[in-house]
Amino acid sequence: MSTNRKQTLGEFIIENQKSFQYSSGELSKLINAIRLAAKVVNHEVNKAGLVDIIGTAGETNIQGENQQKLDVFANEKFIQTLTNREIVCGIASEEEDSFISINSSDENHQNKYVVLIDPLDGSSNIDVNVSVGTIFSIYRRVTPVGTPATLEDFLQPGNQQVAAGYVVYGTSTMIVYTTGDGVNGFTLNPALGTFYLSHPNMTFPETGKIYSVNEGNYVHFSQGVKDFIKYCQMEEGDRPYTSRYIGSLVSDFHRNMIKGGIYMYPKSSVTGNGKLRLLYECNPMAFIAEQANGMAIGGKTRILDIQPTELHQRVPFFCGSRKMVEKLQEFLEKYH
Ligand SMILES: O=P(O)(O)OC[C@H]1O[C@](O)(COP(=O)(O)O)[C@@H](O)[C@@H]1O
Ligand SMILES: [Mg+2]
Ligand SMILES: [Mg+2]
Repeated sequence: MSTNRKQTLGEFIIENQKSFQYSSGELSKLINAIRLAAKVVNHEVNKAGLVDIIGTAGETNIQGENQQKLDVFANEKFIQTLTNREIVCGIASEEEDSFISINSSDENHQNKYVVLIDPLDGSSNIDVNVSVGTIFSIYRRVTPVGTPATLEDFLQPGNQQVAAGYVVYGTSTMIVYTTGDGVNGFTLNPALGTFYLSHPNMTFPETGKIYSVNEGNYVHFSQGVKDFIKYCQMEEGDRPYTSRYIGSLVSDFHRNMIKGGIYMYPKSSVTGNGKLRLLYECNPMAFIAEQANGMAIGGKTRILDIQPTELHQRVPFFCGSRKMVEKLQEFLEKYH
């Protein structure tokens, strides 16, 4: 490979398969399936507005949210691609009430993995041409191979993830993922339909000057969160920080990982435990954050140590540059 040609995602997957602790090629096939589905969804996202893919689908999901047509499209494409490739024994999705158990056509299938996905993240931004994403989390099953997957396979703490990642459909389309050996980002060359390693070994700067939170909910936040936001806004030292909030978790996280910053979706007096879902939003982003020297907490607890109890449970989420999350923790602890 000539030195200045960037490695493709396909080449990277094969090369790094060897360093993966459970390397049997299955996880590589799984990442490849996600790559394929991401390209199909990207194609549709890029022509949102031209084709009948914007607006609501007329259904609500188990969380009572109006499903957008692109939520439904992305959900179908990821489930289809993963099912057709016969590499997982179960899939859970934001857009599905319960998990889907995948029985392979070959009775002695060895499918060892379950996938949890947020097929389209940042749904409120679809119709207004603002970047959106897809989030995925992968676990080895805990129930015996060859038997149908059970809820137990999905309700594993985040520290058991074997891989996690996201796709950001923005000014360019990227896949960013980890298999527990650092974080790498790949940008799609739309002309060639190929993802290239554009961001090797991504890491959060230790601190930053960006804070991301929906300040419209400020009055409902706990005193600790309010004090931290005021701290970010104070004229002192390297502050005030800049407020940036896209309203798509993937895009806000991606920017903060590159520039340094903190994303917050706190619990509030109106939304109880906040809005973000532990299993297919917070856990995968927390795994990536930690693999990139960042930090992710739910308040007192490390996100990855939370024992899940429900498929669609929500948790408060604070994630980003280590020094900024530690500073927030100081403010939260003042009121515990
Ligand atoms: O509009 P709010 O309340 O600030 O919420 C925005 C947050 O909700 C989300 O859109 C939730 O994700 P979905 O779009 O997948 O439901 C996040 O991407 C985003 O950070
Ligand atoms: Mg989401
Ligand atoms: Mg979603």
